[in-house]
This record gives sequence, C-alpha cells and structure tokens, in this order.
Amino acid sequence: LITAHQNRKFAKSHNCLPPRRLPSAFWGLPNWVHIMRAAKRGDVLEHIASRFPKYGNTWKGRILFVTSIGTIEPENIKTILATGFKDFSLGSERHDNFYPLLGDGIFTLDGAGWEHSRANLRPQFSRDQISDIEALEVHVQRLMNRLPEGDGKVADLQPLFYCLTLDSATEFLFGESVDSLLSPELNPTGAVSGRGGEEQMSFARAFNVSQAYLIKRARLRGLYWMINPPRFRRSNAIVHALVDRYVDMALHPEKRTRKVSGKYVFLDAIAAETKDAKYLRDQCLNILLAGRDTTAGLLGFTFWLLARHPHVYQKLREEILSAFGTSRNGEGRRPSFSALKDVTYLRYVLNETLRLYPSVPLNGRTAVRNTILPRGGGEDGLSPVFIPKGQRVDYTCYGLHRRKDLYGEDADSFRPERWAEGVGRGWEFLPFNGGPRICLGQQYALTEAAYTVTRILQKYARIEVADTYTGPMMDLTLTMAPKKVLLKLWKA
Ligand code: HEM
Repeated sequence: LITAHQNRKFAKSHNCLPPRRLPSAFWGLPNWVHIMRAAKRGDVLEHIASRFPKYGNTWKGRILFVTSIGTIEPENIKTILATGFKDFSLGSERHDNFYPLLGDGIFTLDGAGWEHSRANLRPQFSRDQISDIEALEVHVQRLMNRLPEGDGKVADLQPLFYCLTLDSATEFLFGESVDSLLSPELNPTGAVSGRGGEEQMSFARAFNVSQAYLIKRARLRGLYWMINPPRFRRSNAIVHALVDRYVDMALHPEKRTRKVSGKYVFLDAIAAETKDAKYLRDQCLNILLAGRDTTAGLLGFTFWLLARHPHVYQKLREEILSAFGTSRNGEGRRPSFSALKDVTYLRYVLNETLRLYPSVPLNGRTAVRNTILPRGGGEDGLSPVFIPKGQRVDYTCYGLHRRKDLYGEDADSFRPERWAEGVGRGWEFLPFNGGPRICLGQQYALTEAAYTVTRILQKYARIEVADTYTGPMMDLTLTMAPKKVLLKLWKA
C-alpha cells in the first residue's frame, strides 16, 4: 500500500498519465498465444509491429502474466538508452536466460562487469584495426571462389555470409581464423551439407540451434527455465568447445599455428589479465555472437533485396564501377577503407536494408528505480508515462523503422533514394542502438558489408531471384537473417 501510494505521488509530480492499453484478457495468455502462432508462421515481427498502429506508439499490456510496456517512440528509446541510462538495466531475466550459452559477457552484464568488458574491447575497434582491408580481402575472395562460375547458376549466399563473418571475426578478435570457407563440407552451391563432421560447420549449426532456443525461452518470459532440452545443452557444448580451443591457445601461446604481430587481439589482451578459462570463454562468445550473426544478416538481406530490385542493383553497380573501375580480369580494383565511405549510394543501400531488416529487431530494458518515459501517456500519447522499478520496457527497431509518419507512406518499400531526402535523423534510425551501449562494431560491420558488396558487384553483372525455395523467409533468433538467399548469378 505504501509503495502504491508513493508511486502515485511520483507519477503525479511528473504529470504522468497512463498509456493506452493493449487488450490483455486472461492475464495476457491470448497475447502470448498470438505471438507463438506468429512465430510458427514466421511473421512474429509483423505481428508485434502491427500492435502500434492499433494501440499507439506506446502501450501497456500483459503478455503471459507479465506486464509489458511496448514503445516505438524515438524520445522514449533515447531516454532508455541514453538520457535515462542509469535508470535502466538489461535485467536479470536476460542474464539468466542467456547464461547457458553466453555466460557473463558484454551482452548479459550490467554495471562494473559490462564496463570492464567494454573497456577491454574498445582498443579492438580503433581505426587502424578496422581499416585492415587486406585481411578482409582474403576471406571475401574465398567466398567468391565458392560461388558458381557458370552463368545463371544458382547459389545460396546466406550460409556463405555466415562463414565469411565467422572467419573474419575469429581472425579479427582471436588472432586466428576458423577458415570455415575452406571447409570441404561447404558445397559449391553454398549449402552446408547435412551431417556434422568438421568442427567449424558443426559450430555454425550449433550456434544457430542454441540461439533459436534462447529466443524460445525468452518468449516464456520468467518461465524461460522450462525449456532446457538435451539438444540445447548439446549445442551449447559444441559452441563452447570451439571457443575453448581459442582460449587454450591464448593461455598456451606455444600452441598457436600462426603468429599475429603488431595488432591488438582482444583475446590475448584479456588472457594477459586473467587465466580464468570460463571468463575468457564467456567474453569471446559474446563478441562472436555480435560479430558473426549481425553482419551476416545485413549481407543476406542486402542481396535478398537487391535481387528483387534489379534497377537498384544496376544503379549501385554503376556507382561501384565508376568509383573503382574494372581491371583486365574483370574483377575491379580493391576499394580502400576511406574510398568505400565515399560511395554514397552504397551507404544508402546498406542504410535502407538496416531500416527494413535491422539485425537486432527486438530489444528491451528493465527499470532499476522509479522513473518516467517522456511520451506515451494519455489518449494523445503526449504526456509522460510512469515506469515503476522492475518494469520491463520493450522497443522494436523493426516497428520504429517502418513508421509511416517518420519514413513516408512507402515506409514498407525498399527505396534507398529516401536517404538523400534526410530521413532517419537522430533516434528515428537505430540499427546499432545508441547511448553508452551503442554497438562497438558499427564501423567494422559497415566496412565489412560495404567491401563484400563491392567485390561481388564488381564480379557479377546481374543477379536474379531463384524461386526454388518456398519455406519461411526469415530466421529470427536473437538477431535476424534471411533463411535463404537463393540467387542466379551472371558474371561480368
Ligand atoms: C550489421 C551489423 C551489426 C548490427 C546491426 C549491430 C547492432 C547492435 C545492436 C543493436 C547492439 C545493442 C544490443 C543490445 O542492446 O543488447 C549491439 C551491441 C554490440 N555490438 Fe553490434 N551490431 C553489428 C555488428 C557488430 C560487430 C561486427 C561487432 C564486433 C565485431 C559488434 C559488436 C558489438 C558489441 C561489443 C556490442 C555490445 C555493446 C555494449 O553492450 O556495450 N557488432 N550491436
């Protein structure tokens, strides 16, 4: 009673009004059933985004017994992530749910543990480190060697992108690549063949399986612990085994097959601090999750969209060729780190892809003390909203990036030209988050994506959708990527 009274007083003193309600009969069970059905159909993001036009850009409702606040209001997201940063945390639910796979790392920790992880990672992303195009070229060439040579032949690019980002991230962060693009298990059409065998391939599959379980567990909210089957535990063990091999090399440098000199290697830096193998594994796994899946998703969706918009492909190719020309072997000059940034239309295409398909589409924070969000209260949604300590606030970039009042009536369409019109200012465009927890790998990821797109477009004059797949389009775990990017390719 005392708490309720104090909360009312606090809300009144800040002129807060209640937000609009999401219908929440039977403790929010029907809402949860709708989410599970949408997940089965493969359109959970559309389902979640569809609530906002109906119930307002900020609403309150119950989902499976838990009261949630949902928002796609830039001012509110800015408050959660930046101006009110100290009032919010990731929440213990996220830590405890993700723990079996990710342990204690930058994606699961708050407070001092998070600050320490971030400080260790920061030197990894200095300009010197992320502008190493030579290192990237090796992996991109290996990817292109996996693409079919004949005109009009079909390839699935998505598994290749996962391998590319895994190979480059392990080299960048751990000092040695897993070289999965060299694996014989990766057949020439780009599909990863069935049974296990090679360590890297089973790692890639296990990492996906583990993350799929994490998102299933997240949908059960506080009851996440009910999902813990042997398959989940087996996948986690496979993932841990690969990372443990790197940790072992860092702890026993004499086991290294290749020496990296003059570069900051995150794993070596933290191994110099502690010999705690579990701590090292957790740190590595968290950053590997960040480095592999997000950029692979961005690359997958870029080609998925380009194949469906041939005029954009041609326009982008013309810009790339005029910037970097073509050499006698028809593959073009290697773009430099700074020259990549000057290809304006390439930036627009990547922005537009991240707008429609942000790699981290759903996110949220939990209030650590009584606080307020500046918008969403009252029928007009313009008053502040009271957020009691312990309240979860979910935000979705997928919904935010498709707001018609911010991006125009054609917000659902792929139109890179809109970026010349000044859209996506400030907190309206958030693929990399904002505030003190802004993505550390943003520049690295954009360079890797821009470089890969450039090299592929230099080589292939035309791509087309290969309609040989009719399953769900989206793979949504903690991040999102297209299930398949089946394309026909024609060399220049
Ligand atoms: C297209 C590619 C990428 C996108 C869209 C992206 C997006 C994001 C987002 C939305 C977050 C916030 C997550 C949260 O609030 O829980 C984040 C955090 C982070 N990202 Fe990225 N990311 C990308 C690539 C990368 C890469 C390649 C790396 C490193 C190699 C990286 C490193 C990190 C790290 C370390 C954090 C945690 C920051 C913190 O909590 O302090 N990201 N990223």
